[in-house]
Amino acid sequence: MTDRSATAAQPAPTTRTGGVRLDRVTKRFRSGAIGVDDVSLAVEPGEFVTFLGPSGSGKTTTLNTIAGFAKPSSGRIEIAGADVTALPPSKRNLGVVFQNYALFPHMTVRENIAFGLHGRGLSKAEIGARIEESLAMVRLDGLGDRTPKQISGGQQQRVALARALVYRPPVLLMDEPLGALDKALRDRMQVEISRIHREVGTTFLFVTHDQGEALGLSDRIVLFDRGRVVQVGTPAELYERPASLFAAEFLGESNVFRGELAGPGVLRFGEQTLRFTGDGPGSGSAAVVVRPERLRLVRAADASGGAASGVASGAVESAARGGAESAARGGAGVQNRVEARVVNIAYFGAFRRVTLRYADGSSGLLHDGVDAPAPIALGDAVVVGWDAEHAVVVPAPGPAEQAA
Ligand SMILES: Nc1ncnc2c1ncn2[C@@H]1O[C@H](COP(=O)(O)OP(=O)(O)OP(=O)(O)O)[C@@H](O)[C@H]1O
Repeated sequence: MTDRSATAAQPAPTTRTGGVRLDRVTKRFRSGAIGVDDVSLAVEPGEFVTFLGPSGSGKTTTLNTIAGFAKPSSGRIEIAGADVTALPPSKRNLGVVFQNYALFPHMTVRENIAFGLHGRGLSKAEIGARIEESLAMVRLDGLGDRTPKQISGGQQQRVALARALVYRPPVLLMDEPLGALDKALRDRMQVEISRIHREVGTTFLFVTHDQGEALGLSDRIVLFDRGRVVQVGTPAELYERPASLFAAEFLGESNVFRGELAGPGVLRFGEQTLRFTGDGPGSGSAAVVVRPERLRLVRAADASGGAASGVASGAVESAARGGAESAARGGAGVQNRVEARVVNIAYFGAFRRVTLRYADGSSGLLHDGVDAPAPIALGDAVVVGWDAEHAVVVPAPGPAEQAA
């Protein structure tokens, strides 16, 4: 993931290019399938916006309607203030980078980048200057005379980026551009793409199904599900305040406590009362969502003690009485406490990833510090806790509503 904070002090680019506006765009294919379902969206000039969602959720089709590769069945698309809905791709003046970036193998890097510049009324000197500028932008100066075969996969992706940026398009569209690269290279390219975005000031629209990429790169994320936009927000907004169970479960990992709302900020989970802050559904079935790093181990209890039955009963106090109280890890003040059974522990270097089973049979996760005073073991009955401000409530149909 990129570290945007490390570069926050850098000056913003002087010019920010065109915004993009989608107004009730729907794309229905001839087969009857709906690729995009009534999507409205406003992307600010110079923004880095990521389309995120599972396979088939409509990310690429939405990008294709912006590029002009797919004609919307209804709705309107504006780029830099102009209605482009009826324009062919070539008239939209957009930069496009795909996962399969298809460089011409027999041409040099420089020729690949120059290819689309010819016939645009630019002088030879101007073309030369633009190519060198683009090569420098993607940090490939010195490699302009090589052919694609003579450079690495990551460098080829940079050439594709340079080729798209050399036009100085107001908007750059990227569809899974890092999908073909290995993890280490993807991480490095994310940092590069962030830097380039800051330097050029171009609006970037980026498609990915990789939540890490979306969180690390974007000013805002547009989350898609079944052709619809289900949430738009900054990475922190989507991660900290998911608006639905789908958003919570697609972006990051969660502990999900399903129950019934019992007044403002209160959810009944089995026999327990869980508190949360912020808005949510007023009544009915709902779920409290807590991220693994917000969950604290309040009490590690000996597995051989009575805590094991306490998990099944759902009464926190029984765990405290029955099990040997072996550790309190700063959870003394937490407002919410729930019993759990440790069903798996995986060492992740910076933390241990502890899989928990709750009284209702659902699973959850806790990140336990590697230097925690009393390590917990597989099979332990424990009590975990969290503060109300770290819990989000989302609508979650109960069994009766699901069956209906
Ligand atoms: N040319 C097409 N003809 C018919 N249906 C299509 C066509 N292209 C896409 N679809 C359908 O539209 C829906 C959205 O597809 P789309 O490719 O936009 O999803 P996506 O989120 O980009 O998925 P992925 O991450 O797998 O690329 C899917 O149900 C898909 O099957």
